[in-house]
Amino acid sequence: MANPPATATTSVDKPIVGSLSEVHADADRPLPAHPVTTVMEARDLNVFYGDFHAVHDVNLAYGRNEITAMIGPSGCGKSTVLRCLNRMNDLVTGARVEGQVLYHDQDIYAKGVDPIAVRTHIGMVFQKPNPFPKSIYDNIAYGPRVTGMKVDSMDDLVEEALRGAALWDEVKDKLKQSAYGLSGGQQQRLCIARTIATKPDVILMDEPCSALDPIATARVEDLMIDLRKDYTIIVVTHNMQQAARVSDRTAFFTARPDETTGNRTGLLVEYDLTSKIFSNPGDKRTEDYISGRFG
Ligand SMILES: Nc1ncnc2c1ncn2[C@@H]1O[C@H](COP(=O)(O)OP(=O)(O)OP(=O)(O)O)[C@@H](O)[C@H]1O
Repeated sequence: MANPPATATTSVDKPIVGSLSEVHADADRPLPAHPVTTVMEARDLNVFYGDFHAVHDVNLAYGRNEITAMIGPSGCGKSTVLRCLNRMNDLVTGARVEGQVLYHDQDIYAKGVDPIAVRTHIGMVFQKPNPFPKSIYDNIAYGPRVTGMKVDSMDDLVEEALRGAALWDEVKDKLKQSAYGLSGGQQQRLCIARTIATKPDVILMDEPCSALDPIATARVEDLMIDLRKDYTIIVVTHNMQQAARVSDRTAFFTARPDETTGNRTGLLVEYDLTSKIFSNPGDKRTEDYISGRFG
């Protein structure tokens, strides 16, 4: 798909609170109704924690160089689905995944696939900034070192990653200082720099701004829009304005209680262009949620 370059408009200029239908990110970036190039795809994805059926039959394709937001009420399985996309659920005791997750048409759950290798292609940024207790420089250099990446100049790679995460100018004179000395927003951008240092293809973000103030949030949102040129981004967010501001497409999930057990199983209700989801959703449950009538 020949995407136009990412918009130069910064989200700082956009209202943090406003009419959702006015602020959608794809307004000036017309996209086809369906992704032309799919990078990842969940097929008949079901997830269990022990006997608990947490996510039911999710089918969802993620387009290249697009930002896809996954939204929905608490407990509908957004983070569970996100963690399936780079096999982070392998690390959760009792979690079991059924179905397929295709990455460039290869099932990442197929026999013989190395989850560590998967995570070098599909990186993740977490809710709370989690820099290592190391210098700013070593936070970035760590991933390339442990994965044995061939690097001509580590200094250049560190600079490139920090520039890519719009942090270079703020830290270039203190690269040897502890990452803990940075503000929360800077730490989150450092974590994004750390993720892009290993040159992934896809970046998963789980509520990346929920621990940040509005200014730091706006900077991370600007960064996401900028990174979209080079990466495919999949973001879980509780913040509907954020989904509307940054994402090209939105997937709305909800949770349905089981009639006998009362357990709430997550499911995908609707997936569409963000502008459509926020202005003219196809499902009443989506409309109720985005208009604040439930959730
Ligand atoms: N490690 C776990 N063990 C058991 N159940 C879990 C585990 N992680 C999540 N769950 C359950 O799975 C369901 C989906 O959780 P998940 O965190 O994916 O939802 P979510 O939509 O991301 O929620 P939130 O918006 O509150 O973060 C919930 O009922 C949750 O309690």
